[in-house]
Amino acid sequence: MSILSSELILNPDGSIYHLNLLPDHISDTILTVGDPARVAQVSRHFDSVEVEISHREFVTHVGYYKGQRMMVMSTGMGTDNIDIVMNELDALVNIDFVSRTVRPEEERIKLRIIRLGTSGSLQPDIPVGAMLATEHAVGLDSLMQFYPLMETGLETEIATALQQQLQLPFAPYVVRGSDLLREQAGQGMLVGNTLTCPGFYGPQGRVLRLDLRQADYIARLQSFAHLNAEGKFRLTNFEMETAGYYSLGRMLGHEVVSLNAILANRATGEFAENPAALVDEMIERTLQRLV
Ligand SMILES: O=P(O)(O)O[C@H]1O[C@H](CO)[C@@H](O)[C@H]1O
Ligand SMILES: O=c1cc[nH]c(=O)[nH]1
Repeated sequence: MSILSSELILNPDGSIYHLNLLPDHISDTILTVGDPARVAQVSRHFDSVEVEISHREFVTHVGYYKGQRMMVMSTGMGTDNIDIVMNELDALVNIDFVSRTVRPEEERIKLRIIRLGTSGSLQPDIPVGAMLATEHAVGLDSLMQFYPLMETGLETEIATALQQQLQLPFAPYVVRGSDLLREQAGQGMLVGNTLTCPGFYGPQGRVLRLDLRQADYIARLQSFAHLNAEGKFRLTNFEMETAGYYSLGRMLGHEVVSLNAILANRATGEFAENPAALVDEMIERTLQRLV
């Protein structure tokens, strides 16, 4: 069935509505960053950059790294933006823009999406400067209230325990990312479970002028533990996109991993002296692992 022009929105040049990209622009391996300025920080390592497209917070460079076609794009902050990025990237490869129909299953493309993001550690033993690859993401945002995400038994168990122990008035969602991509792109990094928050301040337990509803919110997150057949599950770090990537990646059939440069430590109160250097280190380490 043909998808209506109010649902699959194409610009006059045939590009997709927000990302402004054409199907020909897409590479199978996609690096994503939150900050538009970080796109050039990644693509300066490419052998060549052939396409540069920019619209709102979505800046994309497409080129080659060590002979492999690759693209890097910025997403802005938050899972509401990840809803746009994942749906539009998937449409670019898995929907025929001429007939406006979904490609048959045997023709669908599985993208490899690697988030290169910054993050705050929750635990004293994960210091500023550490690099962490996310195994499970825990979504405290409401994105999955709108999609039929299938969670495993373990994921549901963890989500239920979290809701109870944190006394949350809503159910978080828990979703594991790609083990394959984590082992490749995140090789040598710490492995952790990332809390995706719908905000940088209150939802990450930061107090400037406004108090939190629960004064011991951070302490509850730090001490959350769930014993299961795989071992002990604890929460390691805060950011704002990973659970959106992992859940939409699972539903749309793409491999996704989130890599995090730890800039803040919320247990010790430290922040990185040179955040740009840490981001550079993450970019360089990751690119080397992808070829
Ligand atoms: O550095 P990025 O990739 O933007 O990631 C983190 O930094 C932003 C907040 O400062 C949020 O987007 C969070 O997820
Ligand atoms: O503490 C932090 C640091 C970076 N990004 C976040 O979302 N939180």
